[in-house]
Amino acid sequence: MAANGVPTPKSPLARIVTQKQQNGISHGDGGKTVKAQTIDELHSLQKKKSAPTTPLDGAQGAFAALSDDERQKQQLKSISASLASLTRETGPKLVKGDPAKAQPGARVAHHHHVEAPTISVSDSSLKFTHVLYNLSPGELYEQAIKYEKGSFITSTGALATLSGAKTGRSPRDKRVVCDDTTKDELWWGKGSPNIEMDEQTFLVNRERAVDYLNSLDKVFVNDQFLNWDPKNRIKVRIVSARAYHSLFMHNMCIRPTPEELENFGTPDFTIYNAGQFPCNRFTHYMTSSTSIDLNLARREMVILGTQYAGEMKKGLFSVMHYLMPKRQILSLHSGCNMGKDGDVALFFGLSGTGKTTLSTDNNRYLIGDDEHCWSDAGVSNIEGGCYAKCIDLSKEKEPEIWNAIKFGTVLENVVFDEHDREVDYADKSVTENTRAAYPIEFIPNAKIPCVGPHPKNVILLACDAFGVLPPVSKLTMAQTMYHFISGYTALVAGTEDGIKEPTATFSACFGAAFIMLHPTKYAAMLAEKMQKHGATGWLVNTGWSGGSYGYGSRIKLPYTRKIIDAIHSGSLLNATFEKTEVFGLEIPTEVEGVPSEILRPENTWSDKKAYKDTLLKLGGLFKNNFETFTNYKIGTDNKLTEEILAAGPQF
Ligand SMILES: Nc1ncnc2c1ncn2[C@@H]1O[C@H](COP(=O)(O)OP(=O)(O)O)[C@@H](O)[C@H]1O
Ligand SMILES: C=C(OP(=O)(O)O)C(=O)O
Ligand SMILES: [Ca+2]
Ligand SMILES: [Mn+2]
Repeated sequence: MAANGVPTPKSPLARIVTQKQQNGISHGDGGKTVKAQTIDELHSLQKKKSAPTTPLDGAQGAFAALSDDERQKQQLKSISASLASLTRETGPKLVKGDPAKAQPGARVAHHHHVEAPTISVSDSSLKFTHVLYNLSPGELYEQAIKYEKGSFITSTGALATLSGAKTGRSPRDKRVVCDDTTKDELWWGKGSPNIEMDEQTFLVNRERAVDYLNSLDKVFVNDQFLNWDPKNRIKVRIVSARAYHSLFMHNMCIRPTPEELENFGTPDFTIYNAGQFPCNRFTHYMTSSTSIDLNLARREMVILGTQYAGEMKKGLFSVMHYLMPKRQILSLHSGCNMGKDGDVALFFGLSGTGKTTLSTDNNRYLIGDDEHCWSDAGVSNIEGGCYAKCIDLSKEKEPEIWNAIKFGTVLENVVFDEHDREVDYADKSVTENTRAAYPIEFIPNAKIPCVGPHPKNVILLACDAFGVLPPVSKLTMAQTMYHFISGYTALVAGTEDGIKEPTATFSACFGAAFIMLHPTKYAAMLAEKMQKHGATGWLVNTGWSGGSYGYGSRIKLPYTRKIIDAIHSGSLLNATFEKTEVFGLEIPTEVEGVPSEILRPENTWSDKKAYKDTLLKLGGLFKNNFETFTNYKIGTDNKLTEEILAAGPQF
């Protein structure tokens, strides 16, 4: 042994001196050697045990006052119960940790595993499933890169992934269990996103998903929260087969502290994401190989046949659209931010209209980009992360989002250089719907916790590819309700093969795909809250100006930002307004930093007749769409209902 405790080889090689020591500065390692005798020992030095969490005082939670070992066992029991087969009445045998790291033969002797009672013996009851429980981003990166094709680290450190055949949501494949309760409670039929399935069929799909997951060597389990309002927090468990899905939900849901995780107990809602595995078309109600099934009574969701991760985020949003209104809390498909003086703004809008882009504003605190609750206490974000569109993303126009694409961020379906891994955000080879999912704290001025006081401004965003809606208009309460229920936007589907007609989309409450109750229920709550708290409604067109798609161009983002600034500051309230024909919208004659001529759309059209025709055409589309709602009353206020009906286009 040498003096430093490192064993000396029998015939030591002379140390190679590469450089003379100069000025007393050593360029070698100074003779210091590691405290390991073997490579394995050296490797074991690299990772130290995660710091134990602080002991909890008394009966705080389900698992408080338990030993570490007991707590681990309880956790696995709870997960095994989640994954239980309903036909065999057993949960799988589980063991914690990566199967690749398990010592051969050490499985059964492993500390933290649960044996399930073997009621019916089949091969599945003989095997262990490894649980990768709330892994960190680093651990999930390693899992993704080792085991999931299409996973790469980009030049800025994000995890590039592929979502497979589906690169967007599949609303037509969503099913909701219709039982004695939901039959009366939910919105069914024309215009509703809720397509019924029965309990039995749900169980068939659930069994299919659970059997698939249990057949794997390992599954990922995320235990997390929804809703930053502590009184209305929901515990969710996501069981999935891919590190991509686990990291996506790690970023998008609220991340528990180690203490909160120890006391997690039983989840309020569970997702079984078996997206790699299709549903069976011979199953009743299945019209494709994709199925997203929601069972509110069982508090479960099953995903088969799609790996698009946004399905989980928006599936949970649907659940919140059911649970929150029961507590007199309004759930909102909106972005939300807050000024230095505590003035809160909501940004409603369909996909691609600017919720994420405009709520991310370096002059304001970001509360959230997509899903919120408005309770008697104010607003709260449902999520712990943002999900930004990346197509044509530029550092100059959207620096905060650009900079959020770093280590930890999931980048879906983008194209990058095979060598230097620079992402080409203009490339639509995989899809136009490229996305980045990052924890909200990746935005420098995020407000943590993500809650705020009652909103002062309610901004309805529409991307009007017809180019006839004004860039900004001030709305009366009745107009706000009319446009909220209408939920209009018009995007252009194929952007490349020549000029295409814009198609109008009407989606009630700017999120018909996610609402569970009749739209008028949410509208009545919004009216009541806006009236009570004195909020002002605005309609902002982030779409075309100077003509429809193909003739005009999209309103420049810096102009839209100036308009939004004027709404936030209150200065726009003091503008001079003029009323437009057909839609009867109040438009300001001036907005600081915006050329006045663009504020009145007809000024920007060279063909005035084409403008008028297009305006009337859009008015007609609004009228047709609203017919479904004319027989409904908004809240208890008959007067408001009549006003709303009169607040639409008149011609
Ligand atoms: N004037 C504008 N206002 C808002 N967004 C714009 C504008 N012009 C172009 N865009 C682009 O439109 C997209 C809006 O998408 P996003 O904010 O993600 O919508 P949402 O969150 O509502 O789905 C972004 O890619 C943004 O860069
Ligand atoms: C993820 C979505 O949200 P948005 O496009 O509104 O950002 C979606 O609608 O699938
Ligand atoms: Ca968004
Ligand atoms: Mn959204």
